[in-house]
Amino acid sequence: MMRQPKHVSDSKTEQIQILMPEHINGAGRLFGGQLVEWIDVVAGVVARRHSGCNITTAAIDNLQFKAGAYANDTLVLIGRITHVGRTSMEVRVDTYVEDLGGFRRAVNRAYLVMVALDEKEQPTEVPGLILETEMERAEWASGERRHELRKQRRMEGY
Ligand SMILES: CCCCCCCCCCCCCCCC(=O)SCCNC(=O)CCNC(=O)[C@H](O)C(C)(C)COP(=O)(O)OP(=O)(O)OC[C@H]1O[C@@H](n2cnc3c(N)ncnc32)[C@H](O)[C@@H]1OP(=O)(O)O
Repeated sequence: MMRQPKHVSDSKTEQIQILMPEHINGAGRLFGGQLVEWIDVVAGVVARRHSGCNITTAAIDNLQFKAGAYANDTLVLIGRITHVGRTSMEVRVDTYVEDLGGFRRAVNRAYLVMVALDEKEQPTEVPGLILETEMERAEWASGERRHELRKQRRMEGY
């Protein structure tokens, strides 16, 4: 059954963390594994909101640590859906450190592929995506290329 398409804004998700001592690694910076866990949760919520289904992470396609974050920083994670296939959704998660003046410094960008699952845990069709802005259309076009590239890589056993 064809499902009603949704807007990018319908599933946009924001998570805030204040960095505590338990999030910091031996070098005094935010532990990357902790950040990946938060990123995965944000992407999971975006995918659940878009699909209305349980989801699983199929791939973390790209993960770039751009700058460090430190104890007591305010961390802002923003997840947006960028592309949908038949059963998969690509989610981009941007992470920033927000200073006391509200300025946000980018510390990480990640793209994840989430797959919607039916009650038998099998991949199931997801709603289409309504693109409204130039940025959303540009992300979709690059997402389309990445989707094809991933398929190609899987066929090659990469
Ligand atoms: C103090 C703190 C300490 C912290 C310490 C560190 C912690 C650091 C935490 C890190 C956190 C990490 C993130 C964990 C994330 C989970 O924990 S989620 C649980 C783990 N993930 C799983 O179990 C998924 C396992 N995989 C599967 O179940 C199946 O491969 C899948 C994903 C359901 C796909 O099933 P399939 O039979 O391949 O189905 P198929 O119809 O061929 O493909 C379905 C769709 O998936 C896409 N797809 C399939 N495989 C792939 C792939 N490899 N790539 C991209 N797309 C794919 C296909 O293109 C297709 O898309 P559409 O063309 O339909 O749009």
